[in-house]
Amino acid sequence: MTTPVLRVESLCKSFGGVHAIRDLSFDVSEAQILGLIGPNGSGKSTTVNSLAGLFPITSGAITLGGARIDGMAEYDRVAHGLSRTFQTASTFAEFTVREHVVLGCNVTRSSHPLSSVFGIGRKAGEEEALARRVDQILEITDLMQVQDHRVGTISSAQQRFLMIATALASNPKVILLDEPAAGLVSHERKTLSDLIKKIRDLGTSVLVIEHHMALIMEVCDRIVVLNFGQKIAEGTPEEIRNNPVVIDAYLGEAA
Ligand SMILES: Nc1ncnc2c1ncn2[C@@H]1O[C@H](COP(=O)(O)OP(=O)(O)OP(=O)(O)O)[C@@H](O)[C@H]1O
Repeated sequence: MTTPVLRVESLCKSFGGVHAIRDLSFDVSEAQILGLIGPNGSGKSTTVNSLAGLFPITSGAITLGGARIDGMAEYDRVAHGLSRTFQTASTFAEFTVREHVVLGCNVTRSSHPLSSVFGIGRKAGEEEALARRVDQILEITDLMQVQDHRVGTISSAQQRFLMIATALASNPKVILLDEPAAGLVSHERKTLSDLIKKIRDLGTSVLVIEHHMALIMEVCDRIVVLNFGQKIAEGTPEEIRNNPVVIDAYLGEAA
């Protein structure tokens, strides 16, 4: 039995009279890639936003590494080990790629947040460890060769990888990837699927929302399927691909 690092229990989220999520439960295990799929409006973004703390949940429990996080503010959840990316690239154009990743590291360190960028208030040894960590992240996200470029000048695909790099910088237990393949072409999707597997192999669990089914089926260890805010199936990619309920609600015959 694998240990759940993230546990979602009986999650409900309503917006006024709209029940966006109803009684949703699932686990993300250590070093596992879990896919969350479903038709438009089925509640995927609401689930991710509930986990990340964008708004209060209506009821249920979210546990990360054994600690309840559903009452915590967004930044506290990041400090506890839950980080995320967004559907559209949200980056700071004037920073260099390296500075951008360094800023993401600050949630887990004790020096002044801008010490690495402006060279103030450094603690012995901390900067060296930080530099090694940033190097590793730039390496696995394929951004090393543009580390000194301004974020506003890199390609849109590189900006999407930078969002993942910045989310990794806080050393999360779980990273939430919200439609990471949006706008990527075939060879960039291959780089992305390699990256997602590397993240898992380095020990961070991944929860990925994605409409690109080939990518989901290739990278995921398990998949949860939503429809009308409820879980309609959970299983391996093979089980999901052949599940008649999922084919009927979402995949169609082509999957
Ligand atoms: N802030 C909000 N206020 C009111 N209703 C909302 C809000 N956010 C989401 N909803 C509703 O909740 C339901 C689930 O939406 P959600 O965006 O989570 O679905 P989704 O699966 O992510 O869809 P998509 O694949 O199109 O991004 C929908 O009926 C949506 O209209």
